[in-house]
Amino acid sequence: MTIFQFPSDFKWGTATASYQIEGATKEDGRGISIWDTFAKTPGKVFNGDNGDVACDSYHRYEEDIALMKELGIKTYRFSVAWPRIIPDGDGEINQKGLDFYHRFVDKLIENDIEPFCTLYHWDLPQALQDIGGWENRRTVDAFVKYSEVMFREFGGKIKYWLTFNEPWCIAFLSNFLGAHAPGNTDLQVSINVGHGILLAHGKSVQKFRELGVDGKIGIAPNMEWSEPYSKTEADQAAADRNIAWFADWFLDPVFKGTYPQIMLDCFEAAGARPEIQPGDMETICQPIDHIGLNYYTMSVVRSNPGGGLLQSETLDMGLVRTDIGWPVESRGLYEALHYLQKYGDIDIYITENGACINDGLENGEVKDFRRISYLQQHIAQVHRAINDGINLKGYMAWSMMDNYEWAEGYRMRFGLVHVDYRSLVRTPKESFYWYQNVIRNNWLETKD
Ligand SMILES: CCOCCOc1ccc(-c2cn(C[C@@H]3NC[C@@H](O)[C@H]3O)nn2)cc1
Repeated sequence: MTIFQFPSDFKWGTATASYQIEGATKEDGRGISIWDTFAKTPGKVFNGDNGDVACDSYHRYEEDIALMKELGIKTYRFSVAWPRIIPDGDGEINQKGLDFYHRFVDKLIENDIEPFCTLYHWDLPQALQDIGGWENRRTVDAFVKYSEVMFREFGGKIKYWLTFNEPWCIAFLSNFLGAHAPGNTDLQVSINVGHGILLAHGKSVQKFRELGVDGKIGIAPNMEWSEPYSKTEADQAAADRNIAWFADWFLDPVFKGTYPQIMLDCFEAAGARPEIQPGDMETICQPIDHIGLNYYTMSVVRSNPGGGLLQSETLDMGLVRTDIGWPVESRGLYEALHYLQKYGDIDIYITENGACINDGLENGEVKDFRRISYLQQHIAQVHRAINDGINLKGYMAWSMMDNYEWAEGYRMRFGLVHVDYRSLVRTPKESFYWYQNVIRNNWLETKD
């Protein structure tokens, strides 16, 4: 048996997001979001599932926090629903929305759980989408106004902030691939959206510094690590493009003030390019305190001139897959962490890592041993990276509980806690108790 001991101040946690767990979409003045609209558009979401009820965490958050306390987590990553705070995105502040998050954050702190807040986890107020969404600089300014409201209300109480969750999903999955809200399928639109959220990120960080908020702020990219099928230059370049699409396209502007040439060339070949105004890149390139890395899977790719935008194709290497179809390869997390060192010795949190394992309740238990195996492999890679000297400060398992998995609806389950969506009864899974032990010991045991 091998014991992997973690640093005494390592932040073990879990993560969720507002639209995926809260429900209460028409309560206490909440405005409509693009996901309310998208979910109710026929054909967009499996089974027509929507977030109207979800896990009903808007009403059951005390029960959820009691489970977090039992789990023993040190930090809990959640997101704030912008439509609860400013229902039409840019107008009046909704006090009932602020009151909810004060109750919620106070309860976390009362239970010695550090709140880790994501300002934007995809639920854009629909009224802003109606004027062009992130392509319109009025939306950028509205986000800065929303973030200022949050900084003034919660600054000091919340010490860890993220501006945007998974900019690749917001820009490309949602506006080029069309799989998520609002469902556009236009490359130029997706590049415009990406530029808009980077501007919003930079301006929000500037506001955070201007207000002198007692806390730290960063951004949470998702990385699908990629490796070349062969040692040829063409295959390596294909892997480089796949990685840069998720990471460098967003982190180069934030850390270097420039877009990566490898992707500018790629998009140019497809007839699209960022529309940069004077001063934009300086605005985006604001010093940040941490990166939140979301990692699930990796791919092996090879060059294919006819292979679409990235001129590459992904190969099936016969790896075990989770129930959502993603190959399991924890080594990609280790490689991704080393890759991020190009941006300097910045604090990194794993803000999402987890497995879609759809095991159900049997005699009141969920024996999700496949999830335990996934978490064990990935946490071992986390330890390996820390041992290499990488500034890895915490790990937040996705997700605290089963929840609304976007276009997959409720059929895909990522939770450490099972949710019965009819009764809303929560049941800790085997993985909950396994993770509870890792946290309690602050070490990982592997049988070898
Ligand atoms: C048209 C082709 O479309 C194929 C689907 O392509 C993807 C890619 C990536 C994802 C994806 C989902 N997640 C998990 C979430 N991260 C944030 C949190 O809210 C989790 O629910 N990460 N990446 C989904 C779909």
